[in-house]
Amino acid sequence: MDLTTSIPTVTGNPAAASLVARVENLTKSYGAHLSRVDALREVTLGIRRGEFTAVMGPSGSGKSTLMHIMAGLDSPTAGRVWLGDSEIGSLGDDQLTLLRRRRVGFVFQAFNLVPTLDVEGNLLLPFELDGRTPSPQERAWIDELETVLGLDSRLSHRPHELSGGQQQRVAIARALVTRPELVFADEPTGNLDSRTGREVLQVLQSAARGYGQSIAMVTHDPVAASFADRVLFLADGRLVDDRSGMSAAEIANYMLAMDQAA
Ligand SMILES: Nc1ncnc2c1ncn2[C@@H]1O[C@H](COP(=O)(O)OP(=O)(O)OP(=O)(O)O)[C@@H](O)[C@H]1O
Repeated sequence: MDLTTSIPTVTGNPAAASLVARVENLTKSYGAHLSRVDALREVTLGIRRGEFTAVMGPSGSGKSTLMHIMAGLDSPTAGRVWLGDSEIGSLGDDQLTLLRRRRVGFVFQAFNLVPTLDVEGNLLLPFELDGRTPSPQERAWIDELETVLGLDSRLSHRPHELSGGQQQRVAIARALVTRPELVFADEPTGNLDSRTGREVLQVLQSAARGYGQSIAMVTHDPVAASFADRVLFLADGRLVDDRSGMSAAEIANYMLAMDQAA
């Protein structure tokens, strides 16, 4: 298996227009001198608009670091990062806050719902944080998400009154309410049993296929990654492969080969 497939650079490439986010020669190091850790080494890649992309790799390969930098939560040591046409490195703190609030959505393993708010309150939170109420079109979209995600009968319930799968569906709906350019999902099924996890992955897959929602998901789980249109493999801080249409078994075998090559 060739783990060193070269990845085409997106610089000056018309295909860059179809990318919702991209990084070029992205390097991230923590610490200095003997304690220095190179979490990412000259990574160049793009996340395609309207696709569900999984980012996989062994523990410590740099998946979370990549996601945090792409989402504007952390800064690169070197290299460039774009969300759409905006180069993140050129934004000030206030602009970065607005970018995170308006242009990206987040789904975490731990759901991260506000425990004192009911489902409806959690779904309206992104608007509240932005200091506004939803427009009629946005209200219609929230209603649609509530229906599609089966939350209609749970709107006045608080998170602790919901199952794990329901809580994650609320978190997904909350990530989608502002129609962000890109949703980042970090091990979104990590706290769920496998059946519930599959339901949640189907929701993410439908958001990409049905609504053209761009999604980037970090996962260890080959079954989770098999729901994605495309899988990016990281190893030791580098992008080592970029595949589409892989089955869970193929992904599991690939990960095994990576472990053996390490
Ligand atoms: N704040 C930090 N300070 C120092 N080292 C860090 C920090 N964050 C990450 N690292 C190191 O960077 C490397 C990549 O970490 P990262 O969390 O991105 O990997 P990962 O692929 O997401 O791992 P996992 O699958 O275990 O979550 C690891 O060696 C990690 O120890």
